[in-house]
Amino acid sequence: MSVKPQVDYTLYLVTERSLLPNGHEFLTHLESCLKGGVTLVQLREKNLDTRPFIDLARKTKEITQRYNVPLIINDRVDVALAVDAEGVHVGQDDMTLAQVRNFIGPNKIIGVSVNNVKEAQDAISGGADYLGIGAVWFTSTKKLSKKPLGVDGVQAILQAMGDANVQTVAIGGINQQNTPQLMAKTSVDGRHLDGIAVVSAIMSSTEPEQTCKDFAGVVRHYVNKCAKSGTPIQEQRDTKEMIENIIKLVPTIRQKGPLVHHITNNVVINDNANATLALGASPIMATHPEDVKDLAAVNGAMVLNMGTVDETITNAMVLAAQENVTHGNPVIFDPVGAVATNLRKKVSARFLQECEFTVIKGNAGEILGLAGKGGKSRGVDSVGTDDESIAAQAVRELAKKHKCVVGMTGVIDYISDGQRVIALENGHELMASITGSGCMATTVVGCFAASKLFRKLGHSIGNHCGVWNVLISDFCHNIDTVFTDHAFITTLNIASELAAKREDVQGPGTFRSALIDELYKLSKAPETIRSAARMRWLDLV
Ligand SMILES: Cc1ncc(COP(=O)(O)OP(=O)(O)O)c(N)n1
Ligand SMILES: Cc1nc(C(=O)O)sc1CCOP(=O)(O)O
Repeated sequence: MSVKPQVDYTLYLVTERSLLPNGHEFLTHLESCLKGGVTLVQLREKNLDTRPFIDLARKTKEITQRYNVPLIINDRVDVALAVDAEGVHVGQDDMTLAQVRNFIGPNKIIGVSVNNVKEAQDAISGGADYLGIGAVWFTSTKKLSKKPLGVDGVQAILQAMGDANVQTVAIGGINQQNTPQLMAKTSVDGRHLDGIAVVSAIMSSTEPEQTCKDFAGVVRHYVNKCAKSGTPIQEQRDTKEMIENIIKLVPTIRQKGPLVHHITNNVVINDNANATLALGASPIMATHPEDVKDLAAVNGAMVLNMGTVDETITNAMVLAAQENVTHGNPVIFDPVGAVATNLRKKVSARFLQECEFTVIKGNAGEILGLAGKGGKSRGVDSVGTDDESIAAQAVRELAKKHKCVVGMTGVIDYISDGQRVIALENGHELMASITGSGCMATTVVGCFAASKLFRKLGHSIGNHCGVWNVLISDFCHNIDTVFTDHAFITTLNIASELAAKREDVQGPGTFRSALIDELYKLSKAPETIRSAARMRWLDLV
């Protein structure tokens, strides 16, 4: 009798032959994936009759066996038994775990799909070998019956499992762009995903070997980090390298022209749209809740600015945050005037409770206030702190609490991912004399974040099941892209320095126009950033 195989769950390929690129043959594609580092394969066939399914499973197993990779069969115990596959994967509506175990015996692997803590606990007590937790995000591969969990939902399931002896993979909407975020945010206190299960991003890849290498590298990076330290330690990367990344990414915004959906305040709509255009992205300033769902399907990033507090708009913003999260889009939140009035305190608390943000960016009063460090706002103007260590603690604690990147703008900008804090030192005092310069910084973060997640729609807006591709940027290997996105505020700060130096700038009015011009010029000639950028890491205890 065979023994249960040791399984490496790092990169779990779930097949879907209809997604293969033109000219790619399934078994050849599969072999490339195995060469690239797929560690587990699930044959998932929804429309194949039993005999051809068994034939295909046999051919698949011949290849997986050569690479010493276990083969799991989706749903069909009979097919698994016929080819002596290493295991079976079942969902909540399939044969029960106990029934499957009865049929295939103790030495085969059984995986179970789970979408909440109760399903996870039942699967664990029923003796599942691994859990497929999902869907993390919206996916066009399968019609989902339940709302996607988001990264926080996955993390909640992992945390509730304690030290249960079961392996876990996440599934649904996972691509190279969002894998770092998924792995980093779910690796907490020693608990982490053991791997990711991926369908379309691998099956539709024209370079499957390289794609799999990239995926596996990122997952291993986080699993190893988490194993060593409980929660992965993020290094202070060389600032020169970060500046070079900014320079490289600036032109990609114009090349890709991603949609950046803003729901922003009445005062800054026009300036925010123009700053978006100056960088080469495409602004849409829609506020109606009915627009929100359709836009989330095509959006590169969502910028939410709570400056104009109004119940309908607040509801639209909460919905927009949630919809964009289910599509895996970055959501940037600017809590304008968050602690200025009781109403704003209530509204900002609602946002933080109901939404999952990628980035929160505010001025000192807002961030200190949200972090409970006594920040105040006079109207929407900031009353901040001159104490760098207080500023740094505030961004770091808020980022840790909300599992996102937090930035505080001011004379010096402070940014944290919950561990590291970096200070950006560029900028000009005239920024404080025009309205909405902080909101413009939020827009800039949105444009950079969006440039790495650009969707080409195969069907019209509104067709959620439309065929779309995520064009993965050169930066997908950059494991802490979300953090460095925020450092892109430097671009706006440098634009402000260049604008203030111009002879035609006489004061705030001319400065405002010049700022947009200089942002536009930087987007065309980003090398200027190299000598101008000033940033430094803070060493905190
Ligand atoms: C690894 C992994 N996780 C989840 C699923 C989904 O399985 P199921 O709920 O049975 O849905 P179908 O795959 O049958 O559509 C999976 N297949 N693999
Ligand atoms: C097969 C499957 N099961 C899911 C679940 O939520 O249980 S999501 C899903 C499809 C995942 O495809 P892709 O990687 O292309 O998003």
